[in-house]
Amino acid sequence: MGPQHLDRHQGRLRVRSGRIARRCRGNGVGTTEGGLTGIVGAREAVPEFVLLTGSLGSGKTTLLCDYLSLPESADTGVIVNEAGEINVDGAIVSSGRRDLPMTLLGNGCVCCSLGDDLHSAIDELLVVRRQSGAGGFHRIVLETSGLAMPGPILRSLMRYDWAEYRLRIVSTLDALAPMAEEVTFSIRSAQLTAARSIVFTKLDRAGTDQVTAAGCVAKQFNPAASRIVEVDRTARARAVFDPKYIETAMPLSQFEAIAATDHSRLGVFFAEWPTAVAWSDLTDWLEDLAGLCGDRLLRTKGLVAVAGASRCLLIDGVGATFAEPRWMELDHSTKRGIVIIARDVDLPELTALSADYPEDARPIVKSSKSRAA
Ligand SMILES: Nc1nc2c(ncn2[C@@H]2O[C@H](COP(=O)(O)OP(=O)(O)OP(=O)(O)O)[C@@H](O)[C@H]2O)c(=O)[nH]1
Repeated sequence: MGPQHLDRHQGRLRVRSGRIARRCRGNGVGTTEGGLTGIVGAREAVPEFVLLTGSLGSGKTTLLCDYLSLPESADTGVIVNEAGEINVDGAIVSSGRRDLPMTLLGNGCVCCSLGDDLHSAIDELLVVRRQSGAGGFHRIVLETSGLAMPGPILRSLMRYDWAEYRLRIVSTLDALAPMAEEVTFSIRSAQLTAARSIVFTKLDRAGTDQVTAAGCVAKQFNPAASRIVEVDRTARARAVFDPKYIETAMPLSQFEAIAATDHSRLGVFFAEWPTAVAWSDLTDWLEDLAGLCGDRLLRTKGLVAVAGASRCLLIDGVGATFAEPRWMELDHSTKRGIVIIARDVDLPELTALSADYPEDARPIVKSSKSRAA
């Protein structure tokens, strides 16, 4: 959706879909602080759906196989998607694991051919598991094709009836080849910025300079993600999939310290409201942001004080898809605001977006470049 889809309404920009507001209001945000759960978020003992993404050949299958070799992976279900005609990855993952609960998602790259296929694959996995009498999964891992954009997959997953699973996105990053080529830039940037954790692979073959360079790339694309840098492959697999190792706190305080990104096409911005913002103004602004940026919007994450509420809302979006906001109990010293990571967007565009909002509902938007300047 581009700027042409915005229309003027009551003196301010609005996106027609009303997508965010509908989803949130339906869950009582703005009227009550209770009962909200986000599908992106962390909670112990809740089964997980892990979306394993990362560029072609960056080590997704290897990482998954390493994990499936560990005893603690026993209650894991797997869905493998491959863009090619034959599902090589599926064959590798299932090789030597006859009892592995796994479904294959053929038909090309999952993000382009979603239809009902992904939902059917999940259904199939769950039905077979139920019939086996083995009890529920602790986690389901979807290994996407290296060409998959996470946004459409996430949107499809959010349409699925998840009673109990929470979603986590993990992206592999090849330490030997971390830089995105022009042709894969938009895919790579979407994968890395969507991730809650970025896992460095091929560290056994990478020199110190390469690891440092990969670290810079990870930070540049997604300063908010946790970085898993483990040379030992078993330790790496554990760090990725075992909840004991997974960070639960969002390090928002780090966002203020984000160094200027030197990638010419990537921007990291910070939007801060001068005071607690009305719920309707917040959702309007987020919708306007999604409408303005379209697929250039890669990641939105932050904590916002909402007028009339004692707690803060966790805002968590990948592309233009937003998880249900979750209330967070925070002390007053915790920084409030929203970090926006976008491709080919500049500060004046974002500043103009807010111009028609009343002063108390208008966020001040800064770019990490201008902050560092
Ligand atoms: N030395 C080394 N090789 C690795 C590591 N991880 C992956 N590889 C190798 O890198 C190649 C690609 O790894 P895969 O796991 O197939 O990568 P992928 O991301 O699943 O690939 P696609 O599904 O084609 O996107 C294989 O030859 C792996 O053996 C690692 O940590 N160290």
